Amino acid sequence: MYGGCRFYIECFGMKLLRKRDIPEERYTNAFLGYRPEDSRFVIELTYNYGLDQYDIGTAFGYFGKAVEDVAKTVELIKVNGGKVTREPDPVKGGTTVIAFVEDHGGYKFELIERWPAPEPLCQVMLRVGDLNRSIKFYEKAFGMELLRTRDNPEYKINISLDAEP
Ligand SMILES: C[C@@H](O)C(=O)SC[C@H](NC(=O)CC[C@H](N)C(=O)O)C(=O)NCC(=O)O
Ligand SMILES: [Zn+2]
Repeated sequence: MYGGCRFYIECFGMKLLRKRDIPEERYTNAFLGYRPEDSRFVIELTYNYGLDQYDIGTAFGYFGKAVEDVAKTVELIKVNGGKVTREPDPVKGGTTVIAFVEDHGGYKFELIERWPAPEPLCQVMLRVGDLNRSIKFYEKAFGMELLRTRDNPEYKINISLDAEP
């Protein structure tokens, strides 16, 4: 468990906010973030006793993490045993410098060079089969607002961004 936490602490500058061990249910979880979880997005890592491998699947895209210097963070990731799957460079079709990295469990993070960032852990990318149906769901069920869409026909993608109003 601590190995997983160490990556987030050393590479992303997060704090271990709390850990809870539930032996009768055979799991431990750890909450990591930048500020108390009652006001900010946190990552909840769950360790199920004896399980050290998971299939993340292809629908989960990645977490977006705003950083001041993508290249510097990539070096930290390499030093701390993380994996870099796409070196720092402007995003294809755009100008924002991004990189893609993975933690030890294979969870993917897009490092986005955007600073200052009041909420460094800033977005999550989910692949969906029906964009309009999903936009409607997040608007109606979660009260989110469609901020913008980005159509990249040359890359055959359409991205939409929702957020709390
Ligand atoms: C807008 C910015 O936050 C982005 O993240 S776009 C990044 C871009 N995304 C895609 O290409 C999505 C489609 C892809 N087939 C998928 O399912 O992930 C991306 O990953 N660009 C690659 C690059 O090297 O720039
Ligand atoms: Zn993205």
